[in-house]
Amino acid sequence: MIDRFIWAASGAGLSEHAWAAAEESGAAWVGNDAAAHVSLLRSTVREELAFGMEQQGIAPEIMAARIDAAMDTWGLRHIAEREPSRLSTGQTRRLAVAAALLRDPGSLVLDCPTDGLDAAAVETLRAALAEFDGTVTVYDRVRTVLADDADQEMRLDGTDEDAPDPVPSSFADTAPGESVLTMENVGVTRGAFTLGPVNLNVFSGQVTHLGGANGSGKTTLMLAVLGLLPHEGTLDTPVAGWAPTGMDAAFSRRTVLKELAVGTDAAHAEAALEWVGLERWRDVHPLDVPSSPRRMLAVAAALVRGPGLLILDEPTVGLDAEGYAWLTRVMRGYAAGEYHAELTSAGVAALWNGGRPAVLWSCHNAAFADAVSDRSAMLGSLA
Ligand SMILES: Nc1ncnc2c1ncn2[C@@H]1O[C@H](COP(=O)(O)OP(=O)(O)OP(=O)(O)O)[C@@H](O)[C@H]1O
Repeated sequence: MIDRFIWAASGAGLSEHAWAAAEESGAAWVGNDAAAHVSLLRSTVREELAFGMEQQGIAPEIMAARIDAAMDTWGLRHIAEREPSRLSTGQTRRLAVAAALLRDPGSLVLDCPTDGLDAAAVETLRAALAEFDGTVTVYDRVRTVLADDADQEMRLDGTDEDAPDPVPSSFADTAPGESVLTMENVGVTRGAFTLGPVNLNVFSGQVTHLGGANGSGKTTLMLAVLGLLPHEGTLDTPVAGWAPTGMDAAFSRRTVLKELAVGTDAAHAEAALEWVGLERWRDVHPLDVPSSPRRMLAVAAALVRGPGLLILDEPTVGLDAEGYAWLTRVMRGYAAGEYHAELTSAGVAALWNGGRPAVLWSCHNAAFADAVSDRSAMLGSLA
């Protein structure tokens, strides 16, 4: 059972609060960055699951039985021998939550626990929390299904206010223009994982949602489109702009404006800063910007040069309700050619001059994805 669902807008200190609450109470804690929980001291998922229990001195046969059960519950068995730092986003969170529960803690603090989880994993989490014998506190920036399971829902400042639902009403679909990205029988191999054959077109003027379960290969496919992984089959794409899910490691400059100028110039950076509405953060260090506008920066850095294809990998991670509204406006506006018009009026060149551009993005919030996308393509059904 979840005792409390506590929410706040980005920048209010939610994650700090969650961390401090866990530290004070001695609760097991899984933060919003699940990858930070991977110990890097163990070489397989199975060993990583054992790590916390080893510190507790639990007998090997009890550990083995608990790990076995956890791998089935969390869908980790097929990746049991894989390196824990080489998992998909959702697999990493499954591992982090499963490892925390295996230590059999008396209480649990979870910060944005549904980030990156697919629908099946969210249901697994709900069932695990319903069974958990102890206090559970969940923190988030927006309303998730976990709020429905909580005894009490409150804002971080203590006011009795429900978390905002970030899903807008549906947009009318835009008619497709020509194909901007074409894939025919595309196959990609990444370590032990093989993807494909994938057949997919992404059309000019449209926002195309790439769906699929955790580990189905959405990021892998995006990396192939970007030319960062080799592929088989036919893949025709313009130079694309890309915002990865794990954004912090990608920032390399001391201010937001300078970050936007990486690979381009001040004129483009100014145009993007204004179009996305990040002027307030212009001279701030990217890592000092709260999570929601920091995600906006990552998206802005992907679109700054005006590519024909904008690829956003789980761009809702880190967003608050205002950020969801912002992302909606930016994705719809970008596909409609509004940013290209902005570049034209600023007198600067765009990377792509072939008509309206396209957006390809991934997200596990099906209601939000349906509302803002023109089309959805599910990996696993694209062969
Ligand atoms: N760096 C890596 N090296 C080898 N294999 C990897 C690496 N990263 C991910 N994989 C594996 O590739 C497969 C596809 O992962 P990918 O990240 O593309 O999935 P995804 O659909 O984006 O998942 P999610 O919804 O969890 O983000 C997974 O089985 C994963 O374990």
